[in-house]
Amino acid sequence: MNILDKIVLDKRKEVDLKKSIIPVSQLEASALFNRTTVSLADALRNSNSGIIAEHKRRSPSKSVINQNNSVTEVAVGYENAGACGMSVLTDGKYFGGSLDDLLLARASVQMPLLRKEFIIDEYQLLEAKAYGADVILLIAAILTRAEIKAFSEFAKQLHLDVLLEVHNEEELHKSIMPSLDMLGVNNRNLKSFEVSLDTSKNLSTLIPDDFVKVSESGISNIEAIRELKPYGYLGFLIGENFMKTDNPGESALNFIKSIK
Ligand SMILES: O=C(O)c1ccccc1NCC(=O)[C@H](O)[C@H](O)COP(=O)(O)O
Repeated sequence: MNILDKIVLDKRKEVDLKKSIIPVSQLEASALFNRTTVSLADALRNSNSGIIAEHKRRSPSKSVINQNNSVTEVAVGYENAGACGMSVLTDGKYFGGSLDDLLLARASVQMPLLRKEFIIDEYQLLEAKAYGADVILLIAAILTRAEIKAFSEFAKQLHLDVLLEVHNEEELHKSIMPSLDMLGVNNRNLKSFEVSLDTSKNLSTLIPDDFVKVSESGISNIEAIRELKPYGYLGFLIGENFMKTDNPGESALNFIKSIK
């Protein structure tokens, strides 16, 4: 069984349990539920750097990355660094994140926040809104076309931006639809965990211009950004490269300064 299958299996149990504990009405009644959201796609269109900086404590590919810096400190550091947006991993079992991380980030910054999660149920979109997200991630590898359509249309009703993630041509063809805002190409092969920017380069011409293109994973230097920009990428999702340092905000600042 590959890692995504394992994560999804656990996620189904987790979501079923949560649905039995916290009713939708409670999520909809939360103080953040009716706030005005901010568009990450717009922020990327208007940015020079396009950096979406991620909060990531650990991962299946790297084990522990950072257990020291608080999410608040990281969020404020990223915003001060000039990041376009922040990705907050909310999966607990595999990434050490939580919805409380999202809530804490929301309380500290104004920039668009992406709930980085393995979404398999509309309930998780309501959670995303209730805990302060502006953007949700949909992963083509774990969803049918019908699910992508239903979840992305529901996200739009909630005024959330949608980032759809693909790993290959087949996933891309299955997923293209007007209710998506951004198309993310994940450079990490989830079977071998190897990363290659060639994945972003090879898929770029197949992504229609209506979508903001985002390259995800394995971006560890400025040269990668210089290589990817000519392929039309406006967004660059970076986690480990910032989080592995003692001061993720300062690392993001130095990175972003050298792009401009
Ligand atoms: O990062 C992993 O090991 C991983 C394994 C299985 C599913 C997803 C995984 N990562 C999620 C992400 O998409 C990355 O955290 C994100 O793109 C940032 O990547 P990086 O800059 O390489 O930390």
